[in-house]
Amino acid sequence: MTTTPKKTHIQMLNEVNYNSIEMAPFRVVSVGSGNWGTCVAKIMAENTRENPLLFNQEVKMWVYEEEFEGRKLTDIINEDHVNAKYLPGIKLPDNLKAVPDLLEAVKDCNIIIFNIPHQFLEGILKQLKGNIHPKARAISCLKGLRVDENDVELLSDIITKELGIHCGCLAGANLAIEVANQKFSETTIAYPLPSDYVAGDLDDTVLYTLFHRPYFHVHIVEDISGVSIAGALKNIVAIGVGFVDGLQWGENAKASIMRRGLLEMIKFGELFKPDSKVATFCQESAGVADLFTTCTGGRNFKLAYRMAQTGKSANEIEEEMLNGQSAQGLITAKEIHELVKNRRLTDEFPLFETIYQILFHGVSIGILPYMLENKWSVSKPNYSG
Ligand SMILES: NC(=O)C1=CN([C@@H]2O[C@H](COP(=O)(O)OP(=O)(O)OC[C@H]3O[C@@H](n4cnc5c(N)ncnc54)[C@H](O)[C@@H]3O)[C@@H](O)[C@H]2O)C=CC1
Ligand SMILES: O=C(CO)COP(=O)(O)O
Repeated sequence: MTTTPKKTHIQMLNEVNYNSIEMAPFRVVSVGSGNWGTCVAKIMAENTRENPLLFNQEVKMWVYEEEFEGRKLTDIINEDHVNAKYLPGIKLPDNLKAVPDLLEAVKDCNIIIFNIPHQFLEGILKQLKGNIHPKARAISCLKGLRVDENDVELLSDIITKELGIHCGCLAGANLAIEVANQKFSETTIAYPLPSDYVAGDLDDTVLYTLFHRPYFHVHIVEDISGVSIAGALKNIVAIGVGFVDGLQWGENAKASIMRRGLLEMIKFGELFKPDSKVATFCQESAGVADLFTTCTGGRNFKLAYRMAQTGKSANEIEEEMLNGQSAQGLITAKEIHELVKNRRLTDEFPLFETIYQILFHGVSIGILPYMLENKWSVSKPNYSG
């Protein structure tokens, strides 16, 4: 039996007849309005305004409604054009519209950008099921994975499974406050074209036009597994780097944790998503660059630094320091621990496992060098305390 070879990305793009564009002007919604959610929505609103033939100018942003300083957050965003709680001090374009009702926000939108802390994804997808544009396409900007006892799923795959829409992902070395202040950075978008791709559909050109700015450079790839895994796991590594920096062990120690972390990220890809490419981890912004930036200036790093300096718990510091924002590495460390324990793979991930033990079982940060010497295994409790 002969099978038709799958067309490459480039072949499909070359066949597009741009005279038969069906989906433009695209209508864009951001599901999420936190620190990064608001920043990405701002970028998209800047670009939709400059490209009125391709996009409806208004970008909607679903806001989990709350009161801030006596006013509704949506009112603050729509009247003052600033997200005073999650991205203070940054002027937002007036074509960015905050919407408190999730279904109202996504109504008629054929590009849905997901950008929320990953613990809230499941609840949001339940509400969206059956209530979105049937031909919508999606991009996930979340940095996380869904892990059950024995396996791991990409969040973009969960979105596809729950909503029946194709979904790519965006990740990179992108501290929100720097991007919001239009300081230069790069990002990676993984968007393999869907099998039901039609002319005029969301493609590399549309994605580039929606996200690229002079200060925010976009590189589009196909390796959705590599981009997703790197984005999720570097948050755990950043906690390790925060620990050793908090104890002032110096630059060499931080570099060691990053090196070991990168190896474990790649190993995780090999074992759980063999289609992930080592090149993505080593060459893309979503790989080593994001690892570096999160390990030097991210919330996960800062939280762990403060834990090491004060001896307080992760939850205490998150509450004190982050004002409603979330350090995803805490959740991801726990999720990965459960998975690798159930799969009897703990020994393959000594750094991730040690960070988990420090975070949740009071193990001393001093254990880390033993782990680096491979003298420690999780079954030896005598190094704790
Ligand atoms: N902040 C950053 O610099 C970057 C973050 N990311 C990733 O982007 C994703 C989104 O992060 P941020 O926008 O920074 O979020 P954030 O950390 O600012 O989280 C706060 C958001 O969660 C919402 N929220 C609180 N309770 C909720 C609930 N019960 N249901 C739904 N939403 C609720 C809040 O309204 C707020 O919008 C995460 O996966 C993060 O790892 C990626 C790149 C940079
Ligand atoms: O992903 C990030 C930068 O690319 C942000 O990391 P934090 O969530 O640790 O702040």
